[in-house]
Amino acid sequence: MKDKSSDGIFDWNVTGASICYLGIEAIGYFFLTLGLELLPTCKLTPARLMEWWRKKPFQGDDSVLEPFLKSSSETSVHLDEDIDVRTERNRVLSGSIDNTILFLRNLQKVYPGGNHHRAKVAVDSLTFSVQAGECFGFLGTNGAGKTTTLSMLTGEESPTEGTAFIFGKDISSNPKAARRHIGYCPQFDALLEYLTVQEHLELYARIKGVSDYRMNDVVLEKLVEFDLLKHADKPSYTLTGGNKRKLSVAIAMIGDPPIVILDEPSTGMDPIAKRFMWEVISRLSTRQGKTAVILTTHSMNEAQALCTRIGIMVGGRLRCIGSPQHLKTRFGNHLELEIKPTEVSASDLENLCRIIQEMLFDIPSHPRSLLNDLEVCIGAIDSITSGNASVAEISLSKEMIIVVGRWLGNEERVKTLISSRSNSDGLFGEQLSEQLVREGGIPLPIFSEWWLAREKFSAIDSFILSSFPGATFHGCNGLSVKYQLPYREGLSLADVFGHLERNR
Ligand SMILES: Nc1ncnc2c1ncn2[C@@H]1O[C@H](COP(=O)(O)OP(=O)(O)OP(=O)(O)O)[C@@H](O)[C@H]1O
Repeated sequence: MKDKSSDGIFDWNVTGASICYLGIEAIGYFFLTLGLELLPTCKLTPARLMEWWRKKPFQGDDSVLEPFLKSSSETSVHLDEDIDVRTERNRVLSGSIDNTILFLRNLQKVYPGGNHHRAKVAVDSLTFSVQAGECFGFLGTNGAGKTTTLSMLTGEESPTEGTAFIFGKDISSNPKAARRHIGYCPQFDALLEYLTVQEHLELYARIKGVSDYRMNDVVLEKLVEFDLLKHADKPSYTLTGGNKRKLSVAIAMIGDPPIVILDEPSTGMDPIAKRFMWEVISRLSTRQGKTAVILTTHSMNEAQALCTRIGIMVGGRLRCIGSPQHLKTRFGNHLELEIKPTEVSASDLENLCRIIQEMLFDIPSHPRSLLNDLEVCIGAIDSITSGNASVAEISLSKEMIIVVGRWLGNEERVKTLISSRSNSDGLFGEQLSEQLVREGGIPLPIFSEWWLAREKFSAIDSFILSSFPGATFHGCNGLSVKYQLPYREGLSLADVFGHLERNR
């Protein structure tokens, strides 16, 4: 264009118009970004804009330092609300919350419905408080609303109704100030693949405002505390699931925030790593008393090990709240008894193998079909007649198992092995059934071990059922067996121990 016309480079029809357009756009987008950052993250409606204008979040924190508490009569209370939940609600709403660093006031979240689904009340009128040094555990099934509650506390989601206060800062009107006190470990590790463990900690320490001269100490302290020192220089994508989880929790705790929110912190960890993590969390909250921890879990064991108070959520509502002991005393209607018998002894096993072997070689008493089976199993008729086949070589077919069961006086027991129905006795019966179908036989020592284990467990079963009427079998994992004993008058824990001890 320059070659063919007399226009200058910055003339309107050369680059002038484009430069002006970009200039206006830059200013426009700057204010749009600013607006989106300051306005509530929920859908903008004229009513919400008006509400936001009234609250004016940019005016500073003073307007929200003293939260206004609704009177309890204004709140939506469910008629079937549990007494402890109601007491907690009334306590929080009446303002008797000394030493409380976080409280929720009728917090509610409704996800709007779409064309194909109805609106979903994920969290319904949640009211409770958490004190410094407390570890509060949320328990509940999938979809109970735990993660949504935490997301509202961390500002990821905005509440539909109600609000929560963190150090007196309202999470709805002043989410940034409220968030400043929180360390958060989300349910799914939010890590950057190519950053190393150390770089993650440094990055988050900087975001949280740790000063340069303390940076190395703070990062090193977390690496040591979470046993991540040997992985410090590994990029996060190479870490195991358990170590990723450790790093996520370490990130949440960096900068020593007074409130730490952990969404299922120990998911995917092996038992040792889990214990280790529990140790770190409890040291932080209950032992040092500095930090309030809020965690969600599916494990009652974890909640019991860590939490000073537990809230159980169902369908978005808090159904009970209290210390683990309080909940057990109020709602426990049974005792759980787990019995672990001694292992099958080598001498018993050897004896049984020998007895079965002798029975098998008692040739005259066998029908012809069984002899054929024996021949196939052991390989040579000579060894059958001489009776000196090694025990390990003998493999029992279906028919032989039935005969052996009859000899040993319990044909019913072996039927569970040979029936095609799935066998879930927990004593590796399922594997044996499969092996029987797959290979046509089970080695004698393995069958004998199963038989003796079943014998032990049957003896325990009849002892428990006759000693504690109303007891129910609650599963067997191959090493131990569980029963539920009815919790009633006249059957205290001491009675159960006494009875077991006398019959040990
Ligand atoms: N963005 C969303 N839009 C619509 N519904 C949602 C959304 N997020 C969650 N829900 C619904 O809200 C309910 C509560 O979900 P939430 O994730 O809080 O449960 P949870 O107790 O944390 O479950 P989990 O133990 O599986 O993590 C569920 O029924 C879920 O389907």
